[in-house]
Formats: sequence, structure tokens, C-alpha cells
Amino acid sequence: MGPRVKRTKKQPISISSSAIRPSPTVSHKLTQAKIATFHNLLKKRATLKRQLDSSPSATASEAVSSSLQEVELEIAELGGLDGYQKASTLGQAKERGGDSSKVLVDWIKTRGYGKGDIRSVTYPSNDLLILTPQSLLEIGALRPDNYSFHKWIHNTPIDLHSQHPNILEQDFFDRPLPASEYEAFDIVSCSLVLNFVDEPLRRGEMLYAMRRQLKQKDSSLLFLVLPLPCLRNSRYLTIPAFVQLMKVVGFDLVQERYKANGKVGYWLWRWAESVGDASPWRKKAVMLDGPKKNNFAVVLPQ
Ligand SMILES: C[S@@+](CC[C@H](N)C(=O)[O-])C[C@H]1O[C@@H](n2cnc3c(N)ncnc32)[C@H](O)[C@@H]1O
Repeated sequence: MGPRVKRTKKQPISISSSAIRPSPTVSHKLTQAKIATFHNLLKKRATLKRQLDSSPSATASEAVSSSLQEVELEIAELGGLDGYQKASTLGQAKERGGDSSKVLVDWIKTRGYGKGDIRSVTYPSNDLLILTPQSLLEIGALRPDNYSFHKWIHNTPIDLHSQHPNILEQDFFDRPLPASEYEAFDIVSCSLVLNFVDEPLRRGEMLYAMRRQLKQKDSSLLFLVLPLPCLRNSRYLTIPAFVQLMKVVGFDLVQERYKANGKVGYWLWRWAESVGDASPWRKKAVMLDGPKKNNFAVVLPQ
């Protein structure tokens, strides 16, 4: 018998989604610490940029510029957006409770969304037979396959920094508005992205822009996931206040889920025809103050 030839498994040409999944063996605490440090640095950067814009003198702006450079360096040392995304992907690992798409899919299934109308398509599985295709825009997608198991969901995943060829690299703020109802989406998912946007006014603009990406009908849905402290422990917002703000933007609350001491909250909103008077939300107003409160806020544009 000749020498045994060691066979190596052929790698697919395209990058598989597992290739971008880092090993979940890194300690959970380390991952969370990295994500938290990154968020703090982003906040610092936003504050410094604001200060730079309103610096009263050249000396003051020089000092701010140098602090800004230090923050940029720290962000780079953490691996930049790429490092942050890899840590966030770890947070999504099945071993750690999985990603939020499961909550969205359960919700829309139990609410009967998409069941049995003439757009139903025939798939081999009975489960899929009754479900109408739903177009989904997933903003801030770390993986391309969060919805691939559900053939009735036609997902368009986008991200500022794409981790996979099937994720469109796009800043949501630069995304063109749909030219027709046909191009608009049935569902927009914004999971842990609104809190990533570092200016309260930009967050307000993002909420309006997400509404404009949806089909103008009351079955259109927005799925929003936020770190719970953004609404439970903010100086400027509470959950009931946020529900009012969303009503002004043109969204009615359908469903929500969070645990008393949970880390994240999930909200499902329905597109509403009427929008409200945004004037009370044009600037931040303290609602509940205290030393341990955070500064998460949403301001609505003119
Ligand atoms: C914390 S991760 C959340 C990922 C995932 N959706 C989840 O729930 O775990 C935030 C992601 O949003 C992306 N992101 C932030 N702002 C964005 C924007 N303006 N347009 C597109 N993606 C954005 C970031 O690049 C990052 O990958």
C-alpha cells in the first residue's frame, strides 16, 4: 500500500456565514467589556466633536482635537468598527441566547402576519405554504443568514461595515428612499443600532427615515431592539415617553418584551397613517434625574 494521502476538505468559494462567526469561547465578560468600552468611546467622540464645532478659541480647539485623536486611537486599538462587530457577533452566538431575529420571527408568526393571501407561494414545506413573502430591511446586520431559514422573509441586510459579501455595505442614512410602494419594505429591523447612532437628533432622523422605508399601510412593522437602560435608566426618556415619541413619528406600539432586570428590550411597532406634533420633542428635557442616570435621548428634527 502506498503512503496515505491526507485529504483536505475543499473550501467553498464564497465565504460561508460560519467563517465570520468567531469562536464563542472568549469569555462573555470580556466580550461585554469590549462592547461597553467601544460604546463609551463613541459617546466621548461625539461629545468631543460637538465641542470642537463650538470651540471658542484656537487654543481650546487644539486641546479638544488632541483629546479627539486619543479617542480615535483607543477605538483603533480596540480593532475599530471591525473589532466591535466581531465582539457583537459573539454576543449573538447561539450559546449566548442567539440573535434578536428569533424574537421578530416569533412575533410576526404568532400575529399571523403574511398568512394566506394571494401572494402566497408554494414551497415544499407546509409551514411555508401559508406564509406570504415579507420584505425586510435589516439595518446593522452582522451576519447574512439571520433570516435565511425562513424562506418567506426576503431580507436585505445592510451594514456600515459589511462582514460578508451578502451584506450590502451601506450607511442607512445614505440609503435612497423607496421610489414606489413596490420598493418599500413590509418590515424594518433595527436591532441595537439606534443606540449606536451617537447624536440624539440623528436618532430622531433615523426613526423618520425608517418609517419612510416602509410600505404605507398599517400592517408594516418596525422591529426595534435597544439596550434596556437607554429607556429604563435615562435622564431624558422612559418607556411610556418613548411610546409617545414614536406615536408622534408615526408608529403605534404592537408588542414589547423585556425583563425587569434584563439587558435588552424588544419592541414591535406598526406604521400609522397619522403623525403627531413633534414640537415637544425638538430638544432634550430631563424627565427623571439622578446620579446613576444615563444621557440617552432622542430629539425630533424640524
Ligand atoms: C451592536 S451591532 C448590532 C448588530 C445586530 N443587529 C444585533 O442585533 O446584534 C450594531 C451594528 O450596526 C451597524 N450600524 C451602525 N450604524 C449604522 C448605519 N447608519 N447604517 C448601517 N449600519 C449601521 C454597525 O456597523 C454594527 O454592525
